[in-house]
Amino acid sequence: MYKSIVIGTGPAGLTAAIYLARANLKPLVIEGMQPGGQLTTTTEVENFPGFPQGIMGPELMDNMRQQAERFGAEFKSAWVESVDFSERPFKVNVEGMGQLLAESVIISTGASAKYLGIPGEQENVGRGVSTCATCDGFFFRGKKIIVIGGGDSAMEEASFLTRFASSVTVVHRRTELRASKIMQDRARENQKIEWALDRTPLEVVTSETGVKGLKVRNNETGEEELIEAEGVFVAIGHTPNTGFLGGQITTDPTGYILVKPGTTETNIPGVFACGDVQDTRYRQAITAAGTGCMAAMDCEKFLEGHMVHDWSETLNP
Ligand SMILES: Cc1cc2nc3c(=O)[nH]c(=O)nc-3n(C[C@H](O)[C@H](O)[C@H](O)COP(=O)(O)OP(=O)(O)OC[C@H]3O[C@@H](n4cnc5c(N)ncnc54)[C@H](O)[C@@H]3O)c2cc1C
Repeated sequence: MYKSIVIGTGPAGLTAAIYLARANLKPLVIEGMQPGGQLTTTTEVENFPGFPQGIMGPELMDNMRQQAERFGAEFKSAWVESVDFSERPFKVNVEGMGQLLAESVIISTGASAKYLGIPGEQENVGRGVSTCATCDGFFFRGKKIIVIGGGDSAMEEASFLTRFASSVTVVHRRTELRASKIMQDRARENQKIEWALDRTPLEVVTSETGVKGLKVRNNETGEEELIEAEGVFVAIGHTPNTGFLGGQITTDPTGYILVKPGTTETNIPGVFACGDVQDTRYRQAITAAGTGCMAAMDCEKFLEGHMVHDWSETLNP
């Protein structure tokens, strides 16, 4: 039985853990398959405040973890298979640990960027392949960039990247874009954006110096072409990690958790959500950390006078 279980150890979960631990709530933090979250897959993080020279993603996450541990957060290297939020205490089923009980739960399981699964893609993430223009655009000043995708976020990323790139080529499998008219119009008016529509991406091509371009098939002619670029941004959407909730928490149609505006409260009192798992818009480490702090404070407030277990008998009430 725990006063609070935090699910996920990205910036959101670890910030929540720091705050809960400092409030003496001794949270259990379940790390999942990616301890430290998405930032462990990147190199330099240059936009997290407090690090004027930047910091490596894994180091930043390790610092956050140590900070939470220092105040008494307990960590388990396992993942949550399912939950039962029908009554309190909540039940959290953890792989290899069985069923844990909790007075409150904070969900900070993030959202995973979708990839195409083509050769050269995964092995070059962080070395020319990216899924985050805000994070990595700065590294491609004066260079050619490709953005793959035809939705609103692809248009937004392409427009944003023209601030740095010498040119941005949008590659999309179909002739028609899925993006809203206003986003398309904005992109089409941008002189730095070129279009490679009706092209199927086949392979991210590299040389000794890094990414060289994207091999595509022209769907009309069937011919293969190489579009040259030093950066390839995959902008085909994200999948929020909410499958294990079994539909007990209200989400939008794409699976992102819906929280009461201005808070981290979900539809179930005592269950809170923070970070990318409830954020379709910003998806940054600092916003994840910010909502992690909010979740811990919302959780603390909820637990005041709402405990179902008698903690007076325990050594650490
Ligand atoms: C390559 C890359 C580079 C980036 N660079 C930057 C940058 O420079 N600056 C910036 O601000 N942002 C950057 N971002 C975005 C940033 O990483 C995310 O916005 C941030 O990590 C979101 O934090 P989070 O805590 O919500 O979730 P995540 O970091 O996604 O962490 C999710 C956590 O949940 C756990 N989890 C998932 N499912 C389960 C489960 N069933 N049971 C238990 N645990 C589970 C995972 O193991 C993980 O620990 C980058 C992202 C990527 C992919």
